[in-house]
Amino acid sequence: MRVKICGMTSVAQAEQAVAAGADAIGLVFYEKSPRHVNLALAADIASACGPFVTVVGLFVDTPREQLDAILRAVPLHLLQFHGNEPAEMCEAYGRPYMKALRMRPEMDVNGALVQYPTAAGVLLDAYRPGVPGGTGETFDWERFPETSPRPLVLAGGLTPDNVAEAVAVTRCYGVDVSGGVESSPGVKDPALVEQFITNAKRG
Ligand SMILES: O=C(O)c1ccccc1NCC(=O)[C@H](O)[C@H](O)COP(=O)(O)O
Repeated sequence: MRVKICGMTSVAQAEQAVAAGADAIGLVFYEKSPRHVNLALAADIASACGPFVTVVGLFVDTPREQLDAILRAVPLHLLQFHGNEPAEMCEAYGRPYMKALRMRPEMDVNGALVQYPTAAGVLLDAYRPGVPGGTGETFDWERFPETSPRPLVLAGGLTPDNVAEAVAVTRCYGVDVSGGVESSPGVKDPALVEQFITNAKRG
């Protein structure tokens, strides 16, 4: 089980998550998020993670020039797209990418998955109208596909208390959490981060 802790806003938070066993950390480049980081801070956090941790950048319909500038400044291993980006746009940067799909009630999940054949993985997240991510809400895990052309990551409302069950029900490749390990938006709670990683890997 791989665990990504998303929405790092300080070097100390990232170092603690890595020490607790996080496989990946997320940096949010969406300005409306309480977890948004600027380029200098993002670069410091990325370089504090060490060579064996995947540093993921999160984008929501980010203009090409802006994303290019971020890539020049911050050593990102994986790009995570949370907007309406089609596969060609996700591929255009020549980096591994993960597409987030928000689980709208009427969405044909299998039909959506095949639209991203070049994705390193696909993240299935909760759907709340007008909120591209970090909702703190779960979706019905029974909708999680049993098989997929690409590795599937589960997100949305995960916490130390529900992550083991979520892993057991979905048999996902990995889990991604933000709000469920925070004491307030953008502030990770070290004890919750550690508990989450332990429970996810045990589940
Ligand atoms: O975390 C955010 O504020 C955010 C804002 C805009 C797009 C994506 C964002 N987060 C993406 C993530 O990978 C979160 O971990 C995922 O949406 C789950 O969030 P949560 O329900 O709070 O665990």
